[in-house]
Amino acid sequence: MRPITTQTLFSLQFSGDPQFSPDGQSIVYVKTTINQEENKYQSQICKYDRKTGRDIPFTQGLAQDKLPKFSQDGSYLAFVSTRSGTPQLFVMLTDGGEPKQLTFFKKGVKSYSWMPNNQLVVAARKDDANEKSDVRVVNTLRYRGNGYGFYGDEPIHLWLVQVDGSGPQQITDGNFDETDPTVSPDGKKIAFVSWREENQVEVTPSLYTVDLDTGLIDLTYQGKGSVSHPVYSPNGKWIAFFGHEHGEDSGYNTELWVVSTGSGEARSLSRSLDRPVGNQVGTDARYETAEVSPIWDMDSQKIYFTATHEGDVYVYSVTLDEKIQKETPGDTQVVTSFSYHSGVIAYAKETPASPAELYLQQNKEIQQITYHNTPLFKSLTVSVPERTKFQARDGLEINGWLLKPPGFSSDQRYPLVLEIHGGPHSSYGNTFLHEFQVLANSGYIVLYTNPRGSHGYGEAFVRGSIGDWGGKDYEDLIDAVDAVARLPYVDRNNLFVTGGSYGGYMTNWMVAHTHIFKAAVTQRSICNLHSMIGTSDIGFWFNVKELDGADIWEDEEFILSRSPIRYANRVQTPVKIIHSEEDFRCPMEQAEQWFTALKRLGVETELVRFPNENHDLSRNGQPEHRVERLDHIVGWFNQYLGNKE
Ligand SMILES: CSCC[C@H](NC=O)C(=O)N[C@@H](C)C(=O)O
Repeated sequence: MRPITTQTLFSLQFSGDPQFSPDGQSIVYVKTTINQEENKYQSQICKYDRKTGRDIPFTQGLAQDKLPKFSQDGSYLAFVSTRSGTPQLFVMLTDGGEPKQLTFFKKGVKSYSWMPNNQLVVAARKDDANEKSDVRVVNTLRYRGNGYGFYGDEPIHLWLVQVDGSGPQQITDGNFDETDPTVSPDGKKIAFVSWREENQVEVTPSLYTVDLDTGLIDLTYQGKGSVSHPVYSPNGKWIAFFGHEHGEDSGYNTELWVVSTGSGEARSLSRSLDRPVGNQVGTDARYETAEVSPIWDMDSQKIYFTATHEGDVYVYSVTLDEKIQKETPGDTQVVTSFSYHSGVIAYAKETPASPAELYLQQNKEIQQITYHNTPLFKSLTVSVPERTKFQARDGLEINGWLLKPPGFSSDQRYPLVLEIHGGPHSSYGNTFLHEFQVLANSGYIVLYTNPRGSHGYGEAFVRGSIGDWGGKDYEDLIDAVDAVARLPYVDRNNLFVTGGSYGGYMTNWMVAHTHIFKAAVTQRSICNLHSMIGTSDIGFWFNVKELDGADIWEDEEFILSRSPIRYANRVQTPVKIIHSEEDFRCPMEQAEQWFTALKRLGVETELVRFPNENHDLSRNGQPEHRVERLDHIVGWFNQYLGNKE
């Protein structure tokens, strides 16, 4: 058996986005591997035949092929591929042949949907006509996005393209983005999400419908918060979508909604679940290729969707009369994507001991159908986490996990690393986490918890950090460390801490408020909530929401009082700062401020800058950079391990 190391990353495989063929006999899915020589990810579409069990690659090459979707008659498979540079729409016959490129948008395709007559509707940004100069003239607050870069002047619109390659024909227009098209069963209408308000601080999308005969666009549902992933019911009477009514805010449960295409009446079907739809469990061992939309049963009475519950993600179903049922059994799983066909669910499932593999579930029987990681994992010392619960000082129950080194013995004492997730409205859960396994395999116990502010424990819990960053969320984490440090096998003189994004903010906050940690690594972090308002791609709305409306001109003192930079002169813990130079979410200037402050104050610190990387370095950065990042984390802790009591 071999330990899991930073280099293990190169051998991991990620499967997801299963799609049934219309006859239900085959399933296509996306498999992503890492090409170490090229230092790149490669995604190909594979096809699993349910009768023969044969699993074969369907597309070839070194590019990223993703978002496969069968045409309604099953004769074509469309997918988005980077094989010609930017992500463009391709189509191929399902019985084989060469893929044909259907779109040539300079900035690529965002989303698409099949029409009944073998046409497709595509959401793509119009080519920028004014690219005469490389100077950027900016007139809106939303002019850049982490991981995308600068949006340019042209918004995203809908276009019709034909399988023979003709088109694209533009079908919506205006100075706002329009995405997520869904086609009515008769092919006459397309519903889509649109941001028809320009240049506002807080924008809330709505659902619109375009009539393809007349070109007229109607408002179908006036959004009051978030609206995404609309899907027509097979009988055309409803559109299901994900949304909430709380403005632009990630600190609420997004729910499954339906709107009647006749009366316009809209309601949430999943409110009683009190859980957010979709997968809110983070990991560094997933290569996301698709977001799952709601899936209707053929009778138009039931909808399938995923939701996050206490660190697990299950498939659920809900009827139009709001009866909710958990569909995937077991309690240790993170379903990242799924497809449904006549009573059978095909799903990609991560567990604490493996990145995602595909499963089929029929009549409560489960069959694993891919084993891409199995040979590797049979030769590795994988540690399986134990679920734990803690009581915060105000009595609230906090969930967490302890990951012990392989070969753990309770007679020994182990150093401990506290890992803090970002968001703050995301969560840790029952998935495979490469960084944590590397630490456990290096001899550390890893403690990770879901403090208040995390998703998956109800809306009251997720709102528990609003207006209180560095308050009760901090206490929840410290109370968990206190409890674990009392265990006989934990070396309380060797406690370490790390986290990314909001987890980096909290790491900075911690070293400024306690001296219990031997060393810290702060990643993609925030130290100044005041300057972040103007420099992050989301700062102008996110920071104000997270601090419960606090804004620069009225509440400057409060904002600074919740910023670690104010307390930098209390830091004694050695801090390594890891940051990506193209991070538009928690901009590089945050790391620079923290580094400069700690250096000036004589604290042991080191700044590690990753060029050509953004906020997602740990998840989809260049593979070699990801390995280097992990080496920096483990190396920093090892450097301080054991010495200086
Ligand atoms: C600290 S400000 C922005 C934090 C960011 N939240 C939303 O984008 C965040 O914490 N993201 C998490 C999910 C991360 O990057 O791990």
